Amino acid sequence: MHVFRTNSVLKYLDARGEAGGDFIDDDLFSNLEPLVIQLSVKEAIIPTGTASGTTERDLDLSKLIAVFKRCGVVVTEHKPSDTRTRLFLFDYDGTFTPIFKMPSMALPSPNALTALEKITSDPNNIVYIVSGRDQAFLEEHLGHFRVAAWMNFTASLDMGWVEEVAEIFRYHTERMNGNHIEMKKSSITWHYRSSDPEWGQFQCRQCQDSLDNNIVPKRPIEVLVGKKNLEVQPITVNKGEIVKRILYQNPGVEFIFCAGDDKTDEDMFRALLLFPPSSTSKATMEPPLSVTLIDNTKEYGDVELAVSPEAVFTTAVGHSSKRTLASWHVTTPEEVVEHILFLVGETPQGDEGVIVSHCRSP
Ligand SMILES: O=P(O)(O)OC[C@H]1O[C@H](O[C@H]2O[C@H](CO)[C@@H](O)[C@H](O)[C@H]2O)[C@H](O)[C@@H](O)[C@@H]1O
Repeated sequence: MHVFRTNSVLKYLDARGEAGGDFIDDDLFSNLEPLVIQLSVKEAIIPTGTASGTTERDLDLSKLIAVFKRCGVVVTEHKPSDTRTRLFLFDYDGTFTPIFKMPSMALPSPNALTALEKITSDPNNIVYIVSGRDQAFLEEHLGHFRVAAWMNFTASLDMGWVEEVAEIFRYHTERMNGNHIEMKKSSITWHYRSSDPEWGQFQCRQCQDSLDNNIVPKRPIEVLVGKKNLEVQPITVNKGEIVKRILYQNPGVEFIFCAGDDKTDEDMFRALLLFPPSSTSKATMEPPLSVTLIDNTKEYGDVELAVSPEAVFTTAVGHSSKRTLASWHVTTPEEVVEHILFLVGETPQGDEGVIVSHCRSP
């Protein structure tokens, strides 16, 4: 018998690894004992700990183990020593931290830092923060973690359009209060969160029209409408292209978790629609633009991906009514962090809440 515990529900598989069933039990596992006797269980295999050590969850599991031992069942603890490579792709603002009035206030919480520290310390995890933020900000607050190396997509690109865009942004900045321009290494963002909402929205539309009519047709850039901001960036810095590049360079990953809250994150979710509906087969990937455009001195071929459809977890952060290409959803950034902590066997500090994910698609 293989036993799994999810909150108060116990699931078990039979000796051949086929589903036996599940049932609700209390903290003392009172319903387990009669079941063990009825099924004449000889051995129980229980997943405990994480690959790197024991967890608080194990203390609770000790009660479960005691029940089995009382019934004369041999207990085998199974630590996840698997060497599967996992890919984690996190957006930052609105996903890893809540949205704040000023960008400088959106700092990672202690739980978020613990989650990132744990997840990056496992050499089988490849972790990327795929963010519209500037490298300097991310480096200051997250740079000490073993996140995958910075990728500068702008080194070989023409960034001559930045001043033309800044001029249009400045025109609108001067027409209202409570707004500012954020200059970044690979993009430029105009924020109007603290402006009058209606006037801000109006200026935003005007500004977008101006960019679309005067600059977009002649430059390799795109205009992104964000949360109370307008952002302009080179086409190849698109988050979907970045995810394709990461995947193309890491075709052996067998698990993918990707979370985001904004429109730009939908490009990541789209890039991870790797399989035709109801396909169970492996996917093949052509070399993406973000690989061929950045280094066109080499020949690139297709790669076969190791990941299977059920191991791709795209997760939208926000209200459940939100339109998204993600397969899963959580409501707040805190839940994203709790999920990561749960995956590494940690309990969030200052919150005893139950973790719930909602699957959007069948
Ligand atoms: O790709 P992301 O990590 O989601 O970054 C997108 C933009 O996030 C930041 O702006 C947003 O968050 C701010 C802090 O909560 C908020 O004040 C602002 O209104 C939001 O638009 C960041 O400042 C931008 O540079 C990013 O492009």
